[in-house]
Amino acid sequence: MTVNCILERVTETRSTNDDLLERWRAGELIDPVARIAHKQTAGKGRAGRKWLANPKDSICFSMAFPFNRSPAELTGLSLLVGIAVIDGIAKACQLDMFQLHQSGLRLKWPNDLLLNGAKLAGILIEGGQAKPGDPSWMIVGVGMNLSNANAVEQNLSQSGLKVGSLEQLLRPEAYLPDIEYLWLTLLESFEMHFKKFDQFGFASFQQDWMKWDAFANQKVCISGSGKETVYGIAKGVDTNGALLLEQADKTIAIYAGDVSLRIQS
Ligand SMILES: O=C(O)CCCC[C@@H]1SC[C@@H]2NC(=O)N[C@@H]21
Repeated sequence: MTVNCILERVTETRSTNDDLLERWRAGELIDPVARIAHKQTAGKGRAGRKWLANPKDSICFSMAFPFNRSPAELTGLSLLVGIAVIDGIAKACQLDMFQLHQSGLRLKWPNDLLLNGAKLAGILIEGGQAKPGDPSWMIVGVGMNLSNANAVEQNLSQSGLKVGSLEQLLRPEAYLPDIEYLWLTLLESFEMHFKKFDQFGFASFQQDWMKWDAFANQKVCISGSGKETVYGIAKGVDTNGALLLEQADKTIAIYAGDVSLRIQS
């Protein structure tokens, strides 16, 4: 396994994303860094939510990576991270993509990993470009449930999803990998995918993402941040990672932001 970024392991911190964000804002980031915390005391989720995680049963880490693209060209990044997490899980757990797909692993646009509809992992991406011409430093944070034993149920009440875990995914044949090995394998996958994404953009991952689409051809609604709720049939994503929503007379593209996607009831 080859991981090139700087590795930081801490026992406790408020949020691994905030730690790296502060350094980016202070202009202190020079090389890619990955930071893992045994415990986060103020872990953050998307849309201002908290990310509560039991240290025994979850893995929480962030990676800061400089992209040579402007933030506007990084719209598909959260989707790409989902693909990279699946690839990392496959390698760390020695499962192939077919087995993972059969087990019910899916991606929920724009950035959740679901296991038969329950949330296995969440992704929070922050950062940006200090000034035009600079690299875009993106802080990619991942929280993954390893086991359901002491799962923190508050996360599910906030997101409306049940808690899923890696242990459930692997049961009954396989065992959970060692956390350090899992982390390094995920980082190796991130580095590989980030480099390819930086070079070719999301278009080269579009078809791959669609294979894991949790809501393909289902009636969904999108709501969030004061915007009007929109309804339609989910038709995958475009080459920028925008969700395509088929409506009566047209297909619209929805860009990720503080929006939430739900099955229409
Ligand atoms: O599902 C979500 O809303 C995203 C959750 C992201 C949680 C991770 S845990 C590591 C990193 N540090 C944080 O404060 N949040 C992310």
